[in-house]
Amino acid sequence: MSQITPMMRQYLEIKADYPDAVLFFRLGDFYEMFLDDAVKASRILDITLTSRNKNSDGADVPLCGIPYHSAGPYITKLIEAGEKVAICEQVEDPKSAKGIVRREVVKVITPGLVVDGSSLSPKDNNYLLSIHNDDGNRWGLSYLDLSTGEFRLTELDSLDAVVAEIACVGPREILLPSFFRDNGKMKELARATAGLVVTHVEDWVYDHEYCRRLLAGHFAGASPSSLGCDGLVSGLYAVGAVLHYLQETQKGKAAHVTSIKAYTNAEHLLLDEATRRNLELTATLAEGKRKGSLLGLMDRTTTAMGGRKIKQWINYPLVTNRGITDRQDAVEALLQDAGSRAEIAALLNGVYDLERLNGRISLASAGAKDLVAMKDSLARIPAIKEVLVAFSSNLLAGLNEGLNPLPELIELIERGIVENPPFVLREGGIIADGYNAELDELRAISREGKGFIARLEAQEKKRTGISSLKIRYNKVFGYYIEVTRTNLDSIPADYIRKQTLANAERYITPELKEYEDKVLGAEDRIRDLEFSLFQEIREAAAGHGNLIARTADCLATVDVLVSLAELAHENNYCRPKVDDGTNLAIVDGRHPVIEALNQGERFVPNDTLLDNDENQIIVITGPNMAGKSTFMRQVALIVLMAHMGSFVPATEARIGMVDRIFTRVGASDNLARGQSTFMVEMMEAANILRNATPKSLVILDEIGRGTSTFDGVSIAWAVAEYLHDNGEHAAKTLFATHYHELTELSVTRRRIKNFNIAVKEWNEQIIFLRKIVPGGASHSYGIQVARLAGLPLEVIERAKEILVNLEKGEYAEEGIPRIAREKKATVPTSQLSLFQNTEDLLRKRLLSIDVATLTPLEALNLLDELKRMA
Ligand SMILES: Nc1ncnc2c1ncn2[C@@H]1O[C@H](COP(=O)(O)OP(=O)(O)OP(=O)(O)O)[C@@H](O)[C@H]1O
Repeated sequence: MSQITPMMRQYLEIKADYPDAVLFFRLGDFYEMFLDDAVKASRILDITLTSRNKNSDGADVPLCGIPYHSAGPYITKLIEAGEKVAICEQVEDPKSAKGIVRREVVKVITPGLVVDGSSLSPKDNNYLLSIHNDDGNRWGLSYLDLSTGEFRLTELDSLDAVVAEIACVGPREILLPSFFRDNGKMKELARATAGLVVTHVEDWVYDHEYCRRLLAGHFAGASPSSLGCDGLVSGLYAVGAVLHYLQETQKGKAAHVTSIKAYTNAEHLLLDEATRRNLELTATLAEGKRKGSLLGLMDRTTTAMGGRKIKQWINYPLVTNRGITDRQDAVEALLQDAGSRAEIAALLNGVYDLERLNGRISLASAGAKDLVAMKDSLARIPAIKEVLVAFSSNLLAGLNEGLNPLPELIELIERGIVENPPFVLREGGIIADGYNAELDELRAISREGKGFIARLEAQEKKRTGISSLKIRYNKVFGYYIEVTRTNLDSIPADYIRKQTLANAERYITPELKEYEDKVLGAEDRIRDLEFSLFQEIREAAAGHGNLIARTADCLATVDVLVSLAELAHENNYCRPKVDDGTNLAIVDGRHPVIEALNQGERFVPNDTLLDNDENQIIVITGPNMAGKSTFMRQVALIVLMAHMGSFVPATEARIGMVDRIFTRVGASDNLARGQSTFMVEMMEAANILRNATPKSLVILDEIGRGTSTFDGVSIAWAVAEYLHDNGEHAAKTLFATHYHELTELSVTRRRIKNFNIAVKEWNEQIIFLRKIVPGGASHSYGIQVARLAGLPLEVIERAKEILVNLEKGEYAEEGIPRIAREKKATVPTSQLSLFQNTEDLLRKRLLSIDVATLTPLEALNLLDELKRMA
């Protein structure tokens, strides 16, 4: 049996409670990691792995460590690698400890509960999300951004909705009940949780009474009904798990999490995961970047809070006329007043991230610089209010009311903290002179003591006649007098020798030590006093947490509204008329992102009319590259922007409220998730047919393309019919296709109309006109587009040949499939043989015809074919 040291025993005991976190074990000035933690951390942090305490059985204890005062960047690195870090401190003074110093984990930092600015992206929230489900259809879902205090909760009625909501929230870490591992739910959620840090919560936590108690405990006695969570079961469990996890990791109260907002799906325009991705709302499809997405275009906000808020507006568009109109009124007012817009933006430029400052203050992790940043930000508010007061818009007036400059807090910080405090909190230099009488006195003693030492040095030089005599200070001896060896003869008798160096001797005197005690004692006391005064000020600031949160939220909203006005101004957008009707009518609509990219081609605007009557389904045909996808996406984006309260890229728009936007666009390869392109396409289509309503907008781009032509046409046809015929699912639909057969749908289905995107043919080339016009397209021009793309000319020529063959009908002849027939093979060796051959072929072809079944159109085509053969 190996000998375990008492320290190692303590380590192992603590570690047992935090099996899934890297334990930072405080030893003096270091955090040490041992065993598996050390192996893992040394790899991630790129620090040296050593070993110690070779046990009696010879086993190594792997070990690595980092200095405690520079732990921040190391923690960030571990969190970014998806690890959790448990910080274990010495919780008693080593000097007074009997035996081994007591140690405790004081906090666990997890990817979903980060509050430190350096590991957070300013314009993105950092969410921890929690899900609960009993075997029924109710799913509880709750999420928290600990850094800002935002806490939300909903209940959903299907797995589809849960997956969509996870995609919308985009959490960093997800809490799931342990029993999900056994009941198959883990598997069902695998797609939605891929890439997230998954933390399993013990099953006993999901107990009604326990969760109610947690809720009441956190929100000071509040009941579920006073928090708007009445009647929720799974929802309450989801919230309970978050609060439980918060308690386990933070070890204290997160007082800035002052409320929880319950919401339902009916409050927002819904976008499923595929739609969100396909429409490139917050990230581009190809690279997942913000730049190039709708968010990248729309975000002109100045503050990080505004940046996060506009992302939320895109993710949760409104569906109430009132809410949308209020935002529009505010944007319009700001649009008309460029001066105020510029003034607000300039003022916001000096506002720091109040939400996150507030979070750090409440969690007692804010430094003195954070408090100064808070004060400087609040100091901007009176001027912002002065600009806002001139506006009569409801929303702006309400926001103005919500902005509180908190003068007493500004005054406290200004009086208490120096203008440019240091980062470190325990070395003094934080509290301003005049704030605290005791501190001022100690500082005077310290200053005086230092002055005394300077005077003493001069006096001793004079007394001994040693001009090189110096009074110095180090941590081991405190103050001492240093005399070089050449002057040893002049040392007075009262000097007490302390240390001998190669060239000098060091002495102390009783007088020197007396003053040293006074100075150093004062400095120690100053450090302690400053820290406790700072804590008092920080606590006072935390006491304003509610008002700061409200003010921050209002500032963020002002920032977003100014940003929307700026966007509308720069791009010449119009204010859409949003109503409870069912029509979508857009005049001269443009694709906001492609238009702004300005790739050399002027963007050609297009009109749109969709309703639940004559124009329910628009089948759009047209050559490749004509602009079908662009057109359909632009309609979806305009509708979404209108629901956000934004102005839209059009000269006029009337938007009847939409409940959901669905898209089935392009090939989204999910091979990594084990599904074929076609399978994904059909799953997305199935989701649309299940969930679309007459108030939905559906975008179908080349549905059925992932399989054989006949299967594809058949599926596309049946989908269109279903959306047309099924009153309950009769959504307004834009349907782009290369299958020209589908244009015939309009013959039998009244609410289906054909449109195409016009092109002009010129010298075997096509010119894209980008205009959508009524009627179906006659050609695909795929080969011309392939030629534009630079396919070798011989491939182009051969493709044309095959196309001609195909257009004549696909039947085999003399053992050669018609499609593969080559001109070369049919080149005659002589006129005669050609003649005979052609006659044979003509005869054969004629004999193969069943005249009785031919339609007039087929007869005409056949005649044309026979003529060509001849
Ligand atoms: N209205 C427009 N004005 C200017 N340029 C446009 C317009 N519409 C589309 N474009 C340009 O044409 C390119 C091709 O458009 P899009 O991808 O929409 O074509 P498509 O018809 O869907 O093609 P395919 O059938 O091959 O998928 C776009 O990337 C864009 O740059």
